[in-house]
Amino acid sequence: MSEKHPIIAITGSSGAGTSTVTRTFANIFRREGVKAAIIEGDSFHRYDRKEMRQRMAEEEAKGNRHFSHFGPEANLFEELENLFKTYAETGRGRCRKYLHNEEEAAPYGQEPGTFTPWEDLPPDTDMLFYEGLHGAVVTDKVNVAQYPDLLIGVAPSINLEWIQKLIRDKTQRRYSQEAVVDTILRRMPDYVNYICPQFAVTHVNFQRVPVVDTSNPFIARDIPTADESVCVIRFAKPKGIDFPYLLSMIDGSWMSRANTIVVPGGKMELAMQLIFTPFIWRMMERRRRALGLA
Ligand SMILES: Nc1ncnc2c1ncn2[C@@H]1O[C@H](COP(=O)(O)OP(=O)(O)OP(=O)(O)O)[C@@H](O)[C@H]1O
Ligand SMILES: O=C(CO)[C@H](O)[C@H](O)COP(=O)(O)O
Repeated sequence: MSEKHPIIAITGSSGAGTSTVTRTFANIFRREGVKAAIIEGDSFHRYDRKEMRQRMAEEEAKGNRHFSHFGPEANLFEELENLFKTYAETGRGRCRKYLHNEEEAAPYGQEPGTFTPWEDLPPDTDMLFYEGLHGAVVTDKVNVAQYPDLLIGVAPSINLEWIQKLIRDKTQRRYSQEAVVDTILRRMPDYVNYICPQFAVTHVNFQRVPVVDTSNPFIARDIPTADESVCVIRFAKPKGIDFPYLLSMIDGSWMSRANTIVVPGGKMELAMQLIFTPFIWRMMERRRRALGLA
C-alpha cells in the first residue's frame, strides 16, 4: 500500500480476460489523465519458450507432468514482489515483455516466445498497473498480495475460461486443440494451489457466467457473447460501496448477496467504469496530498 505510488493489480488465469479488462482501465486512465506504468505478468515467467519446453521435458522424464506456468518454479515471484515493493516505495522499477506471437515479436525484431531486455519503467508515473497470473499470490516465500492498493480478480466460470483460452490460443497464438488441452491439464494442480487462492484475497472479483450451455467447453466454436452471459461482482468489503447508485445506473442489475451485484454481460465494462473511476480519483487525491501538491 502506498499513498505516493499506488498499485492496481488485475489477477486471473490464462484466458480469463485480464488483458481485456486492462483495455477498460486504459480508457479510464486516458479520460482521467492518469499516467500509469502498465506491466504484464507474463514478463515474470522464469524461462523463455525454448527453455520452458526443455524444463517440462526434464520434469516429465522424472515423472512430473505438472510443471507449469502457474506455479512458483516457472515464475520469478520474488522479482515480482520486489518490483511491487520498490514501486510502492520509490515509484521506480524494472520490467520486460514476453512476446507471445509473431505480431507481438515483430516490432522488437525478436523470435516469439522470447523476452525483451529488462528496462526501467517510465519515470514520473502516477501508479503501477499489473495484469496477469499472480497479482495476489501468497506462498511460504512471497507475499505479492500485500502491496496493491486495489486488487481485482477476473475469474469467469471455469467452462467459460477454458472456452476463452481455447479459442484465443488457437486463433491468436496458433496452438492446436490438443496442445491447449494438454496445457490445461498440465496446469491443473498449480491452478488449484496458486491461481484460485488469490480470489480470496482480492478486493473485488468479476466472475462472468454464461447463460448458454457450455457443458462441453472443448467443442465450443464461439465465446458466449455479452448477451449470453451475466457478470457477478463481489466486494470483499462492501462498506462504502454505493450499491443503490450502481443499481440505478446499470440497467438490469440486481443484488444476489449483501456484497454481490449481478449485471448483464454487456454492462460489465460500464460497471467497471462506475466502480473504479471513483477509486482512481481517490488514489490520485491521496497521492497529490502525500506529495504536497494539493
Ligand atoms: N468479457 C468478455 N466477453 C467476451 N470475450 C471475452 C471477454 N473477456 C475476454 N474475452 C475473450 O477471451 C479471450 C482471452 O481474453 P484475454 O486475452 O483478455 O485473457 P488474458 O486473461 O489476458 O489471458 P493471458 O493471460 O493468457 O494472456 C480473448 O479472446 C478475449 O477476447
Ligand atoms: O498466456 C499465458 C499465461 O498467461 C501463456 O500460457 C504463457 O505466457 C506461456 O506462453 P507460451 O506457452 O505460448 O510460450
